[in-house]
Amino acid sequence: MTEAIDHTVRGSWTPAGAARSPLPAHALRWLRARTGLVGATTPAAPASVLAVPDSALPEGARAALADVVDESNVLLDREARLGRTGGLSYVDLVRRRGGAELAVPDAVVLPESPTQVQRVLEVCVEHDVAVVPFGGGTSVVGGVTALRGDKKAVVALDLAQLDRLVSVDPVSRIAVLQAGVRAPDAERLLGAHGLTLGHFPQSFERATVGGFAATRSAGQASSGYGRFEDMVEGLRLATPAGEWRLGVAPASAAGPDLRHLVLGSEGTLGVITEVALRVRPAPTVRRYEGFVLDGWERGVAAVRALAQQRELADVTRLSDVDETEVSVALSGGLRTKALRGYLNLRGVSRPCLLVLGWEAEDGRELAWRRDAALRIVHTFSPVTLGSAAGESWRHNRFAGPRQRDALLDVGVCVETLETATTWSALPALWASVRGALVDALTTPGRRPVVMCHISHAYETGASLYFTAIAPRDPDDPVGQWQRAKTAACRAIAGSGGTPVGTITHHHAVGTDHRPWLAGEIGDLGADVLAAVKRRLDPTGILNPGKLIPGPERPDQDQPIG
Ligand SMILES: Cc1cc2nc3c(=O)[nH]c(=O)nc-3n(C[C@H](O)[C@H](O)[C@H](O)COP(=O)(O)OP(=O)(O)OC[C@H]3O[C@@H](n4cnc5c(N)ncnc54)[C@H](O)[C@@H]3O)c2cc1C
Repeated sequence: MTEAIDHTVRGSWTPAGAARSPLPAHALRWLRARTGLVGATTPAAPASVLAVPDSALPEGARAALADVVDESNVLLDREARLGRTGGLSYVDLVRRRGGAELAVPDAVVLPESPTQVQRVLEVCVEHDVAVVPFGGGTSVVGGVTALRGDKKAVVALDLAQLDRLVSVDPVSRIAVLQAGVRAPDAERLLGAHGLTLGHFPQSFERATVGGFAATRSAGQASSGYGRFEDMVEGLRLATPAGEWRLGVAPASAAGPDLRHLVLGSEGTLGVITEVALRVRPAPTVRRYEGFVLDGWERGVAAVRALAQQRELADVTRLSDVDETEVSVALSGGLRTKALRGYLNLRGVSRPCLLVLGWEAEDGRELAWRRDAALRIVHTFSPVTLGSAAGESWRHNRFAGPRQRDALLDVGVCVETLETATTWSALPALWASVRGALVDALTTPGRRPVVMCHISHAYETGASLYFTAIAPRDPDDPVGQWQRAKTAACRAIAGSGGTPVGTITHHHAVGTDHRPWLAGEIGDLGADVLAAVKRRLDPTGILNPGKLIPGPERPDQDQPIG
């Protein structure tokens, strides 16, 4: 059994949680000064005191599932069930710290093959049991919350044992991976063939190939390697209506591309068991560099120029003034002082950090692409920080989440949200979402830090990724964030029926964005999704309460305070 199967009540990242990543003293001092944080210790409740209801899985269903996957792969114990209770959003973490009621699955089922997954679904239809497909469990939108809908019980279908590289076609550069393969294992398995997937989301260390496909994930190097959906050549899907295989050629005019019904379907239409992926030769050279541009507007213009002249670096990431200030403040001590002094000297009053990273098969290719990009960047008068700044970002690129437990321990509310829009709408959307978060999280004695970056750019627009940090409301931590999130979603949804941006660029819909989806795809779009669901999952066992819009809609006029 892999470590993923053994996970118990999860901290924000590793089972060891905060112990692995304490908060440096200078970071705590900065938080106190900047936000009014008191810094009182608010430790998580021990797992032993969390309320876990008895399993409601009927004995007949348990026995039938055990027939398919073996007794040892149907887990009813408290630890296993708690371990698959929700994902990794701030609200999930607060709930697991004893802050609110938990939706605990009645059992965890661990199939070992695509055939077993298919048979598990048949058993669950027969016994009226809901199924929540569970990959790495890193969803931040409620995608793996164990909701049972109108079913008798709900099981978490943990795909951790579907962990094989099925085949590699080096000529076509296609690899088939089982859905439960986690990203680091995918890189290891492909690396043995000199290949890479090039998909590096911040959740890299835990998330799975099936989860990426089910949520249309975007990695940090999406400008170079593409979003995950761009890599998917084919899919194997288990559904209550039977197995469905999609994708036979690199391009096709055989009607609408039905792979795109499965990509982003978030476990509501079927369980992805295998994914055929476009892979690339592993890079042999890398170069990451940092620049500072004076002002967000100038930074945005630089990234737009790179995108529209098709010279984006593989990693292209621009922080706004607040995010840059946080990075500088948290680098600590002399480094902070030296950098502030240097930028002052260069006359930069509103520093915005731009990280560019190139990965290539050889030095000549890298030099050629870098030169072309830098010719563009230099027209925006950057201050060059060199490769130390770029490498420091690369080195720490998966580190942020490890500190969430430590932040929660000192009474912080910390969460992220994201959207995307066109270049022409981007400045206004950035200002309105930022303003909505600041307003919603500001109360007497509490001042939030709201920061943003662009990390996925396209010729026509870009994503905006916000992080909000505020002293936690100890009496209503969940409500505090939900009000802020609603305010931000309203800014994104716009007024008058035309959304200003997408409700999600890569985090997916889950439970959290579900009320907003029909506003983006229209009522007809919502009906089409529901009709597809009825065909593939007629009794509605698959991931109830996620993605597919229900009758409820956000009330635009209702006050949020
Ligand atoms: C700290 C942090 C950083 C993150 N950074 C990024 C980022 O940079 N880019 C990004 O895109 N996302 C990011 N995410 C969000 C998350 O990691 C992605 O949504 C990821 O794609 C989920 O993969 P997973 O294997 O963990 O899926 P899970 O969380 O297990 O599941 C996600 C959804 O997909 C469904 N699902 C999972 N596996 C399958 C399957 N085999 N078949 C059908 N449905 C399935 C689940 O039911 C659920 O609805 C981040 C999350 C965290 C906590």
